[in-house]
Amino acid sequence: MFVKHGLNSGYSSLASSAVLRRQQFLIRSLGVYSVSDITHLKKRMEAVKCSSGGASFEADAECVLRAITPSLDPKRHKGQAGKIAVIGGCREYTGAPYFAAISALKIGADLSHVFCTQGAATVIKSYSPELIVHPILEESYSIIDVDDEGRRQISKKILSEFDKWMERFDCLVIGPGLGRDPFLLECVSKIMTHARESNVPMVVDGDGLFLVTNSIELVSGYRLAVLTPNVNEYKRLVQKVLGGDVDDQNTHGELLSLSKQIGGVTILRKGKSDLISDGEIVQSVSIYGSPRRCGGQGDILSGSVAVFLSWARQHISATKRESTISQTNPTVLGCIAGSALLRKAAALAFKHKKRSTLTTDIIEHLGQSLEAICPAS
Ligand SMILES: NC(=O)C1=CN([C@@H]2O[C@H](COP(=O)(O)OP(=O)(O)OC[C@H]3O[C@@H](n4cnc5c(N)ncnc54)[C@H](O)[C@@H]3O)[C@@H](O)[C@H]2O)[C@@H](O)CC1
Ligand SMILES: Nc1ncnc2c1ncn2[C@@H]1O[C@H](COP(=O)(O)OP(=O)(O)OP(=O)(O)O)[C@@H](O)[C@H]1O
Ligand SMILES: [Mg+2]
Repeated sequence: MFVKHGLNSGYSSLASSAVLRRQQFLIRSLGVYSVSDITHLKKRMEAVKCSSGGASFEADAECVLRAITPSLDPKRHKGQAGKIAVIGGCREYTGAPYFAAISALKIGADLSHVFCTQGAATVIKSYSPELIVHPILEESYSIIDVDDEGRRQISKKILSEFDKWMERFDCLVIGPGLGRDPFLLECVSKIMTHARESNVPMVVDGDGLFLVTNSIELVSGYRLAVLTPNVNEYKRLVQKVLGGDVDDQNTHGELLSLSKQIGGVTILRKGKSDLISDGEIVQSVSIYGSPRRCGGQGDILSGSVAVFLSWARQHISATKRESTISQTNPTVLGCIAGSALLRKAAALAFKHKKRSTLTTDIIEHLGQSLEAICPAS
């Protein structure tokens, strides 16, 4: 099924009937909900559809992008367009945190930090002088001779180093290229707990999802958290939280249940269409992207969602929830915008590079893709 969308696009009768069938299917799959729940659900969905009309769960992503992207006002100072921190980068992975952090800057954030291990820091710095890199994390292999008390001191030091910066950030991205070392993950759990206590939003991806799947209390009930699972990460999350296998016959209902079960955390399930739910609504982004599945596209997405989520929160507080868009959960708006922009950039990169399209090519098209929707001047 191909669903047309966009501010000015109409819906063909074929698309409308398919969309209606999908809506009826969701309502059937929500058998446990009352009539008032469903009315509320429909109203929330209307809010994201913006002015394009039509009964669809396909988000009007261009409308969301236009609404939340801030203008380049000369009165604004450095930092107001967003300060993002990526927590990731270890012995194996240096590309993933770089992709997430540089994507945030390419979209328009003012500052992008990376918190990683010492070894990864030198490499990440050499990719780009634009990133602010903090070599604070430690993996077990680097503290092999340290006793329990020594490890406690190291963990305390890592936390206090991070705390010095934490409240400056508009959003954290936890997990791209983090690795799965137990000592490192224990320190990151503490960082997440502190960030949550200070109400700092977080996007959890990659190995951050491995951590969260095994310690769901880290995000459970935290409405400023976004999880961005790929196919494997989603499967593990469903098995752990819902206690069964992924049900491909009930994708929307399952995503709603999963998000509800984790206390309304927003989940962006990546795939052929990206599906987004905060436990109340389900939105999809199906804009055509690229057939290339090179590694790193999810990292672009996590960095992008962090920026758009921050902009959505600014938009909502500036408009005092008066517009339809500003009545929507900012985490959902951030996911819609991030997903749509990544897909547009991937399509442009593929047009030029075809089979040799790589993540760095997609990053180079983020600016052009946003410019086509929200011109800088
Ligand atoms: N250039 C880089 O530094 C990149 C690093 N990445 C990082 O790599 C780490 C792991 O991410 P992945 O997306 O690879 O993690 P996944 O858990 O999706 O996959 C890990 C590997 O195991 C395989 N696998 C996992 N579950 C499986 C299953 N049930 N059956 C069969 N095979 C299975 C996958 O095919 C994959 O090759 C993350 O920290 C991520 O951020 C990726 O973001 C890609 C780019
Ligand atoms: N089958 C597909 N068809 C079209 N687009 C897809 C498909 N699968 C994923 N995507 C797009 O690619 C983006 C990244 O998803 P992917 O599943 O590759 O993430 P990932 O495995 O976490 O990536 P990474 O390699 O960065 O860890 C998604 O947001 C989605 O828009
Ligand atoms: Mg990933």
